[in-house]
Amino acid sequence: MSAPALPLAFRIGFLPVDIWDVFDVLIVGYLIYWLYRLLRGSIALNIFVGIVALFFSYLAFTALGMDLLSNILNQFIQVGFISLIIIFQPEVRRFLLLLGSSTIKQRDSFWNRLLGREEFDREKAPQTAVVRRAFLRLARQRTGALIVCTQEADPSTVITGGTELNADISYGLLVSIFHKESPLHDGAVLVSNRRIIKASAILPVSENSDLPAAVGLRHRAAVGVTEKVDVACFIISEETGKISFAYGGALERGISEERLTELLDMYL
Ligand SMILES: Nc1ncnc2c1ncn2[C@@H]1O[C@H](COP(=O)(O)OP(=O)(O)OP(=O)(O)O)[C@@H](O)[C@H]1O
Repeated sequence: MSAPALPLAFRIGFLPVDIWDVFDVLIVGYLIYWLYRLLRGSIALNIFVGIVALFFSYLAFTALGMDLLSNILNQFIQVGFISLIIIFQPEVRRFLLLLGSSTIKQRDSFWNRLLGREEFDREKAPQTAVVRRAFLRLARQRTGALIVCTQEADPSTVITGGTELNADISYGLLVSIFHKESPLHDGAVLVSNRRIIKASAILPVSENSDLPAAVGLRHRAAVGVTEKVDVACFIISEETGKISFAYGGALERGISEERLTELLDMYL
């Protein structure tokens, strides 16, 4: 069923424009803007620009009646949607991950508010304080650290190696793991629902070219793991003692103590 005919909004030269055309252009513009934000900094942006160039070349060759060229390009365009999903698999995955996790978080906070579920947070509070104290000590001492926190997601396919601990979180344990003399200090600690699952784990490193050049491997690994799976990552820089936070492929550098508390409350 076609949309009901509405009066013309205006004309551009000979082109009649109605309200549906205006919505059409606004929605497509918004989608392209989000696509650009999602792809910015990754090599997928270059591929995307290449595909757009290919599409416009096809339109131009067809309009000019250059049949052979337009037929060849048409073959590429035919496989369009499926090949786009294959090429942009990491980006599509990241997009769905962010969409899904923000929807779940919104839904959870709605139900928690509705049912007055405050106990869960109160139960979390002592551990948040313990982890916060450990992070601040590590930062003060300029001891490098990398901690991945997961609540729902199972990151075992992307986080490899390490030593299984499966221990309750404690100030002493966290500080000892990252002590420079500790055999477990190299790599990341994985925390799941406020238990230390493993230490010395290896994370996938991000290839995002948008990250500042000064960002080293520890920070890139934090960004990398959050690009692939719904986890949050805290980083303590050995060089500067600053605490940073990565989530959904984005890096927040040098967070304040207040922000640290807020993030631990949300993601620990
Ligand atoms: N893929 C990885 N997975 C887990 N840990 C890693 C990974 N890559 C590096 N690290 C950790 O980061 C340390 C090296 O950090 P590097 O100095 O390169 O990074 P950085 O981001 O500059 O951090 P800093 O500010 O602490 O120096 C390694 O010793 C190791 O413990």
